[in-house]
Amino acid sequence: MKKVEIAVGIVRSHDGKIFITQRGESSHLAGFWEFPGGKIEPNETPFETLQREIAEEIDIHIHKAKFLKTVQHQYNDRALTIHAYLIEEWDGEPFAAEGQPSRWVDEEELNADEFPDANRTIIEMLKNLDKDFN
Ligand SMILES: Nc1nc2c([nH]c(=O)n2[C@H]2C[C@H](O)[C@@H](COP(=O)(O)OP(=O)(O)OP(=O)(O)O)O2)c(=O)[nH]1
Ligand SMILES: [Mg+2]
Repeated sequence: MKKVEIAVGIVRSHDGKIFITQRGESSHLAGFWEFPGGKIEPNETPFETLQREIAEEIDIHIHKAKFLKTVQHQYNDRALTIHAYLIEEWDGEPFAAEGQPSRWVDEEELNADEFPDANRTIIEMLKNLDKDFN
């Protein structure tokens, strides 16, 4: 079984909107929405991957990121590990630098059905984070 390990960033604005991108037509899990990010390369820490992928995919520079959670998910053809970070301070304006569809979505309106199965517990955790403060 192929093992894939990735780091992803949940870019959240001060008014509670999250920047998401859509997976390309010919990729694994095509058409699903995702948190920008990608595969950890040899000799990279997950945080280094996060910085690199977020710069490549949405063209922002991370100031501060909070580690949220690591989740494991078994797909048909691969065992996936996701390291998820919350990014609330950055330089630049996020945009889909690789031409993929993207949008800002209200956190309360994040719909787990639009995301790959592996994202379900990350989305739950995000929604619960805010309950602690409200
Ligand atoms: N970036 C990202 N990937 C996710 C999320 N949820 C999820 O299951 N994935 C999966 C889809 C892919 O199998 C893998 C991401 O790796 P990737 O985007 O670099 O991989 P890929 O297979 O599209 O690219 P490649 O091997 O063809 O180069 O993780 C998510 O929220 N963000
Ligand atoms: Mg990617």
